[in-house]
Amino acid sequence: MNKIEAKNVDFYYGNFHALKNISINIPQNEVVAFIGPSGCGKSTFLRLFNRMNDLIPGTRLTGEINIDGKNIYDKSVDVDLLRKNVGMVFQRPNPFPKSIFENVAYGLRVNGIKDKEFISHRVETALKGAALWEEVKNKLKESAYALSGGQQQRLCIARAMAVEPSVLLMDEPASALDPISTAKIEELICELSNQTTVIIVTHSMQQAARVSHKTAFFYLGEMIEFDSTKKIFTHPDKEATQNYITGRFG
Ligand SMILES: Nc1ncnc2c1ncn2[C@@H]1O[C@H](COP(=O)(O)OP(=O)(O)OP(=O)(O)O)[C@@H](O)[C@H]1O
Repeated sequence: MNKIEAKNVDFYYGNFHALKNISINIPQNEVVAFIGPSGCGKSTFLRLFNRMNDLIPGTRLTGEINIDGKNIYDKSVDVDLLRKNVGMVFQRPNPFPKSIFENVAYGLRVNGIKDKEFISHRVETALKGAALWEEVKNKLKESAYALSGGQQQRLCIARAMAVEPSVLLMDEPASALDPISTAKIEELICELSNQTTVIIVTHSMQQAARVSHKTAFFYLGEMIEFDSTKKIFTHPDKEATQNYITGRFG
């Protein structure tokens, strides 16, 4: 079953045509990587799935994006609910100026949940899921800022996962991290796909190859090719993809 279906999507920043006629079907519980040279539209496309680009004035979208068969740009859609269902992790860890516990509990509280036991249990589960529990279980009341960059990013993943989104968008989530933290995040991404559909933008082809089931290659606002990660990295159909993965440009 397709979790996400984009149909003939065009996107504009003012007069600039940033995404050109993109259609893609993303199956449930798969990890999909978006790769391509800088400025080709990967992040722009990613941000359409939780309507983050709505916040940028002068932008325009045509086409359709369906999640669970419903057009998320339909007038009837509650954008707050959409963002609860479609979580996001950014390039730089961005914990709130709160304790470790409160960072993870935040989304639950915003959703009106008050049951302390429920919240504690969910925070623990999310921190375990983000492979951070053992490192923080004795200092949950300490500031999130006291954590290392890699721990902060895993905290942000726990924060996103605490409200049990069915889609998780990750925009270069490991680009600011050291190799050990990166390896932990990659391991996590593979595990997350048991519970959620993950889309990850990455500049690292090795990372795309390690974590994703499918890969989409973007170039100059177009999606050139979308296929199983193995095929994209071994015998892609398009010459542009071949040139990119062999390092001839980008
Ligand atoms: N807020 C904005 N206003 C105007 N143009 C923008 C805006 N954000 C992105 N763009 C333009 O849209 C194009 C696609 O940008 P986008 O950030 O989606 O590319 P990307 O492939 O994710 O790049 P990178 O790999 O460098 O992050 C670029 O030409 C960029 O300059």
